[in-house]
Amino acid sequence: MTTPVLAVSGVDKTFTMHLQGGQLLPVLRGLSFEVHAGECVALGGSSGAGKSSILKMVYGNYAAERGSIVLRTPGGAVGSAIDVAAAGPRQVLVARRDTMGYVSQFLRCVPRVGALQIVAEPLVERGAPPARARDRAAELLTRLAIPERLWSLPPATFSGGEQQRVNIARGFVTSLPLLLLDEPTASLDARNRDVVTELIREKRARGTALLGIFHDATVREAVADRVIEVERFAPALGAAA
Ligand SMILES: Nc1ncnc2c1ncn2[C@@H]1O[C@H](COP(=O)(O)OP(=O)(O)OP(=O)(O)O)[C@@H](O)[C@H]1O
Repeated sequence: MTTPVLAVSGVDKTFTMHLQGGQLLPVLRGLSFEVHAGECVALGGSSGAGKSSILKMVYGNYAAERGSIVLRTPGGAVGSAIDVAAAGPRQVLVARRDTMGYVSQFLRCVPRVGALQIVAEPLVERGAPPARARDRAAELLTRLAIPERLWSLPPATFSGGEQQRVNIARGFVTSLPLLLLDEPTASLDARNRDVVTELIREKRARGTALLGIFHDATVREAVADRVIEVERFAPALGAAA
């Protein structure tokens, strides 16, 4: 068996509700799973089970209170593994630059920057020639049916679906070993949903490890190799190791 790109082991997560007198909300106990190169794993389970929290912990936005979240660059040199659960902010930023991308549900970007530049930016930041980065961005925006007349405009005034497609293009423009997807097709029409399904399959075929939340059952069945039922790690079931 190959070494996983992502190995989550024995992770617990409890939120502290500071506005409710420090009340504790345990969400996950003993969360453990792996994602390998060229595999797409879906996080399943009911609303509030902790799916988004898992993506945010892997991306380093939320802290894990226990356990490890090890990321490895396939084929990388010895020492290319990082435990996000124990890493400092700088190491997390390096891991985001070199190892993992994240398509969040909503586009967050610098105001007054045009859509094409927003999509090309992650490539330019990683040293790609700007002209090549713009070509690649244009290719993705075309596939995702963003009309060329919008490319120079900031997406703040775009429709919800257009913003989501710019967000997807920005997340898919790089070729990082791990890609995290938080409901990438939530506000898309059927045609664009099919394009995103294709983009996910292409990434998988090129060896990217994907971990995502797909509420749309058709999309999930089309892209996911397996589903992790997050409720298995609910505190009440005592799944802790
Ligand atoms: N920052 C936070 N502070 C406090 N509680 C939080 C925070 N983030 C999530 N929670 C709580 O943790 C639980 C899991 O939330 P999460 O968003 O991970 O669930 P989910 O499975 O992604 O749900 P959905 O399918 O509805 O998006 C919820 O009860 C939520 O209220």
